[in-house]
Amino acid sequence: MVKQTIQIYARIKPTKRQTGIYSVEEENSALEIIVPRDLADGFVNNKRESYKFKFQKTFDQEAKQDSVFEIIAKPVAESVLAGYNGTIFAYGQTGSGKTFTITGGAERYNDRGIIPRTLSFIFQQLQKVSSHVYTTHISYLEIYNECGYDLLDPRHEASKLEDLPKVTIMEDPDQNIHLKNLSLQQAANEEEALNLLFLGDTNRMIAETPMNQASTRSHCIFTIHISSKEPGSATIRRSKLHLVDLAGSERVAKTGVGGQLLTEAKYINLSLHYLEQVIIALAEKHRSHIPYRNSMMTSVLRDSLGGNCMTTMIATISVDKKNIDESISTCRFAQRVALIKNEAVLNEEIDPRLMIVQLKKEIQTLKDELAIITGEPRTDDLTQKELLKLEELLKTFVEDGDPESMLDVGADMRKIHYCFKHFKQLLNEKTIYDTGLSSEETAEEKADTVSAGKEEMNKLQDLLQQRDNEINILVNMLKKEKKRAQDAILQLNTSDASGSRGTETSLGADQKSLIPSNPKDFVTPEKKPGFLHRKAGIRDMSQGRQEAFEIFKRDYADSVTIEDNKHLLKQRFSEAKFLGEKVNEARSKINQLKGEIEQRRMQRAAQGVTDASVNTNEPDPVEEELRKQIEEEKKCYKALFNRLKGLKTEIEHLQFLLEKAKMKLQKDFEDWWSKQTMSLQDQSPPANSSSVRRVPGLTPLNSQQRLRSSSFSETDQTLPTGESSLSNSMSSYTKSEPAKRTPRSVSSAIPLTGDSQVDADIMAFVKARQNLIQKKGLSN
Ligand SMILES: Nc1ncnc2c1ncn2[C@@H]1O[C@H](COP(=O)(O)OP(=O)(O)OP(=O)(O)O)[C@@H](O)[C@H]1O
Repeated sequence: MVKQTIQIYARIKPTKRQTGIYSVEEENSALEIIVPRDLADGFVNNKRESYKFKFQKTFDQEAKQDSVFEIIAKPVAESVLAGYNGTIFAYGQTGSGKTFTITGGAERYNDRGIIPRTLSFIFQQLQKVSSHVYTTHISYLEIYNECGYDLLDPRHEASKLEDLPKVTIMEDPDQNIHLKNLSLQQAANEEEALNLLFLGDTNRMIAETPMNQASTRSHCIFTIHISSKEPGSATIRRSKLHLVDLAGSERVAKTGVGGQLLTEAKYINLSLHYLEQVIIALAEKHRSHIPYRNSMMTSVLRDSLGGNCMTTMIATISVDKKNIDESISTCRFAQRVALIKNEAVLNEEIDPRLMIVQLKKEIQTLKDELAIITGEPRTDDLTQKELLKLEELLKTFVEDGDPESMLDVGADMRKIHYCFKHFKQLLNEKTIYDTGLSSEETAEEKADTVSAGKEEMNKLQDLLQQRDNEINILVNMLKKEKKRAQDAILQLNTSDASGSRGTETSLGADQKSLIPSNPKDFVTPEKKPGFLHRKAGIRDMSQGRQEAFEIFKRDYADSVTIEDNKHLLKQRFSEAKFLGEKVNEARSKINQLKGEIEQRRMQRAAQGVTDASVNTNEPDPVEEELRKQIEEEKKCYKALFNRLKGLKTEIEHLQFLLEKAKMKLQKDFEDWWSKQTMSLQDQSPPANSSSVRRVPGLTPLNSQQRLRSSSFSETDQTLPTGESSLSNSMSSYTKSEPAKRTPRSVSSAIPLTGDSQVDADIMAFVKARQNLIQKKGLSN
């Protein structure tokens, strides 16, 4: 932006007479007008004899047209070529040399005025510049009686001025002035432009009559419009240079005209009056309203006066004595004009048509480049073949169980959009989604998926807890049994000491429970839940037999191994749970990183479309970093996954071992139990043996009970502890075996005292009782 006050220059019209009314101070750029004594009375200011006015320069009478052009017009023309608006207007009374200065004299070539010289200069400059393309247009407006006429209208010659279409002022919302019916004639060179000047001047003269000199009564604005742009650029610079020849500024009263001429004079003076008002308003500070609209001339020159323009005024002065008052008036007007500040800006605008053409061209270039890279011509829509190929890719991606698998469709936004659309469809159609998900799980081993693993883990933990409970119950029972055994021994000893033998009724309730008629009928009425009852073959195990089983189990050689395995299994479950969580975390992290990469790619692709400086073919450091992170996470995921897999195998194996050991324990127990029963049967003493003590309170066994009965021998009072005894037992064990054997006397896991004499008595009593019962049963 260039801020500048309107530049004012004075030009003195040559005169042959010696006036002596003015002096020019070159140093101070001042013009002094001296009022002659004979004119001083009643004149402008009778108290003063001289008036000093400051100008940028005063061109005295001998000043030539070329120097006027060089100093006044050339700088303005240069600004216009640079893209700024410019105005040069001549103001002065009739015959003071306005037309001569602006257009020039008609007689000599050297008298050419500012317009032809400026045209010549501009076209010379345009020829020198090859970096820009310039277009030049000319318009020539005449304002006469507040009406605008196009001096370049070819109908001028054949029509009266009144019949010609009038140039009217239009204002857009941004308060820019547009002149309707004013033609803009293109001038490709100096000659064409000069022809237009000549045409306009000719048309102006046609309206003149001896009584009505149009040049005196009208304002003329010759405008050179220049537009320039760099080849390939959509930015256009538009500037214009108004070269204005105003009507004579003399006052009507002085002219002494009447009729039509008076009317014209009024109009002319009115418009100059409005021009003066505008200039006064602009010179005042804080004046918000400038009356541009009052006249056509001020409206047209709106930009030139206090607007976006570099404006220069030439005050033409006639120094004849009779014109001294008008000369002073002209100079005063110029002083006011000099106060007006203009702000000239570069008039650049984007040509939307050129912008569209440029963008279309760029799109085509990009399409061509893309076609070269992809080997396929780019169309607006994806082809059927491309769509099918994409769907195949998507299907493979969805069904691929590998969490590392990637969907790569390149940087084609149409394909990326289609993928999103397709995924949305898949999500909406839940069945398809579920199918896709399950197939993914199958490929990766269903059992290895974290959700399945968790479920399995929970089940196993429940089982473990259940078994722990069972163990606790059994331990408690064992303690109870031991206590009862001790109590029974105590009771037996007491009975012995009191001599009460052979009476069943003399035994207390506790003792009765210690001598079961059948292992099934063992003392405690409690039913035990859990492991023992779940296993086939021991569902019907009686409380007594259960207790025997507990004792057997306690001393069982493999029980330590079983316990160790249980403990290990528990540990492995905890580890598996921990690993499962870690695997889940790693998987989530990988998915999150994949999402970030996809997002990044989308962003880059979008940037590539909007920002030409972004090259999407170049590797993206952010994406590289994300890929590295994914690789790390994958390594971690793989390690965890493999560990979890190994752990699962180990857990399954441990479970199998436990199950197997328990089965073996049970079988060994059953075998041992029947072996003990058999042995007890074989060793039963004679019915009347004195060593047998009868246990009171026993009830006869029914046939079924007898079939299931078993016994303890003295030698087998302790439970088997060695592998060999177990394996021996195993070899003779069958589930139905007890039923095949000959029924014998019944006993149970009778706790013995450790005293051989007492124990022998106990056992003799039990066997004797059994014999009696058997005999009795048979006789019955
Ligand atoms: N500097 C000059 N050198 C030589 N002749 C001049 C000069 N200035 C004006 N003249 C002559 O003076 C006469 C009147 O000049 P001009 O027509 O330019 O006045 P004007 O101000 O344009 O008058 P109008 O207002 O009537 O148009 C013309 O014949 C012109 O050639």
